[in-house]
Amino acid sequence: KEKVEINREQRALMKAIVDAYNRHQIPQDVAKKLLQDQYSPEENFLLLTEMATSQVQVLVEFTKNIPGFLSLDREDQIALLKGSAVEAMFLRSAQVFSRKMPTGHTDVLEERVRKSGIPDEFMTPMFNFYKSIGELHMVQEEQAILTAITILTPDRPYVKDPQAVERLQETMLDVLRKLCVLQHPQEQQYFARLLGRLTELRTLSHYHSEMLASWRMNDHKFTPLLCEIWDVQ
Ligand SMILES: O=C(c1ccccc1)c1ccc(-c2nc3ccccc3n2[C@H](C(=O)NC2CCCCC2)C2CCCCC2)cc1
Repeated sequence: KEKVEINREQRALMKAIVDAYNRHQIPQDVAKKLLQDQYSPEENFLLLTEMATSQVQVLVEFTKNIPGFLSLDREDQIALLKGSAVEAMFLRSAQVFSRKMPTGHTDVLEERVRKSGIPDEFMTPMFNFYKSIGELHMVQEEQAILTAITILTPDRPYVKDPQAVERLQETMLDVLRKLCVLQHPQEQQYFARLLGRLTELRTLSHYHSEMLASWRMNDHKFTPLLCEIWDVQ
């Protein structure tokens, strides 16, 4: 059995990413809001666009703190952010949903999300994803590094130098692999299961563009930032 250890450089990298991940939290807690009150579909859509808009701003700040990201080609930096924003939103939503809450709160939260006005055909894949993330019981280091790995996906549209992105992503993947072995020694395949969630996440974000199309017919307003990121309007 190989002795797995995180070297000093990897520990520094992990600290930088976790600090950035914790520093750039969503300003107000959407779960608390949803647990407090039942909203109309219009109010929920507004809440969603507000949360998603502030999450994109938070994502940009977090991404700037990923070591090496700012040395990538600037247009590639934009392409990576644009290509990962929806996935990062669902990953963060899954983490919000899977957070330890007092008994019964998760059921109420699930009910509120199910009744929020989002078309039904989208609910099953979305909650399957949320529950599969919850079952992993990720520690915050794993959540932060998994988000960084999602952002540093080399095969996003319009990336000119995928090799440079791949080098950064591989550094993160190596740290995550070691972390998984150290945090979940009993589960041999934990790291593989974690990466499998990223495949599920990409599928979910494909639904998302179709979701937007259906929403567009109902002529909902998006913020300028979301128009940019979500390719709408
Ligand atoms: O399908 C979605 C979508 C989004 C945009 C276009 C098309 C589809 C789409 C996207 C997120 C969620 C979603 N799943 C959640 C799980 C738990 C708690 C809240 C959740 N939300 C939404 C939310 O605010 N998410 C935040 C979380 C922090 C990071 C930014 C996002 C609310 C918004 C109020 C109404 C009910 C859901 C649910 C659905």
